[in-house]
Amino acid sequence: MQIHENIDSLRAARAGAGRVAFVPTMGNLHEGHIALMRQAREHADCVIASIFVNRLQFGAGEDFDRYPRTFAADCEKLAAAGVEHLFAPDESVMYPQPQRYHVDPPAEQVSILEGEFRAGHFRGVATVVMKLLNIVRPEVALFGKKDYQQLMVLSNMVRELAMPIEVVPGETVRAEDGLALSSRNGYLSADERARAPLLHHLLAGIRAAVRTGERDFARLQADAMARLSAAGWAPDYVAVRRRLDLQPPVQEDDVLVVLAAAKLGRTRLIDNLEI
Ligand SMILES: Nc1ncnc2c1ncn2[C@@H]1O[C@H](COP(=O)(O)OP(=O)(O)OP(=O)(O)O)[C@@H](O)[C@H]1O
Ligand SMILES: CC(C)(CO)[C@@H](O)C(=O)[O-]
Ligand code: BAL
Repeated sequence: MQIHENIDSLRAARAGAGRVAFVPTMGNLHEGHIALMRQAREHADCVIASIFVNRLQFGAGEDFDRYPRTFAADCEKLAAAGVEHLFAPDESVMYPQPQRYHVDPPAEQVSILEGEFRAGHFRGVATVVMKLLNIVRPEVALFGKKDYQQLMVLSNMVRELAMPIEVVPGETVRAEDGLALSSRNGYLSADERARAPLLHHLLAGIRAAVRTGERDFARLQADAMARLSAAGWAPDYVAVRRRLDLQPPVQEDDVLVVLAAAKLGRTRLIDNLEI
């Protein structure tokens, strides 16, 4: 695997690479990331990954400084997965001067779910992903469904701005006990890690109830929030939404997803299940 720390080097490699599939990450790689790399291989001659912990998408008081950085181990995993090129810029390459131009996702996205609790987050994500896509110029870009709203914001950005890129979603990879793999799981103490699958179990319960005809979403959401609180979590939201735009369902035949975010100790976890 070739590692490129600057844009010119990555672009020179990309020029002769044929059809490219791109998987952007923030590093600290786990099986969820590696599944995306393998899936990328099915779409292209060449897989390019990136590792960049993007300051722009972290709010004040969030975990930018302590976000896990495990570059050597990440490189071994990417090489073992057959990734050809890794773009690993530092901040002086991505942001040589304070970023003045931004991509602003629509208000109806930045005001709900993750957007409501992480002001500026999706602006930071959309801006860095636009910049990464302009640098790599892939035919295909892959994003995980674990970050469901991010996948939607970025799919819409690519479509509405007519970028010549196919966005491919990856299924969420989970631990055996149901917990969605996430770099932030590493923050959990042993006791918190043992309790963490509750988030997935509550979502699975809501999915089962809706599948058998339950339509009182407000009650399902409130029950799950109460159970999280009773188990010592601090929930931000549990929400049944339509997949189309993540707004509350209005019609009987809306296709749904249930999403949640909650803090366990200092660690904020998100998860979702398509219904
Ligand atoms: N469990 C998972 N299954 C599938 N894809 C995943 C999983 N976790 C993350 N991804 C995807 O990997 C890409 C890079 O994500 P990122 O580097 O932020 O990892 P993460 O584990 O989600 O970290 P974080 O703790 O910051 O949420 C994103 O497209 C994300 O949706
Ligand atoms: C897409 C992304 C790499 C942009 O920094 C990040 O939000 C992530 O890892 O999901
Ligand atoms: N959504 C993945 C990156 C982040 O939480 O900032």
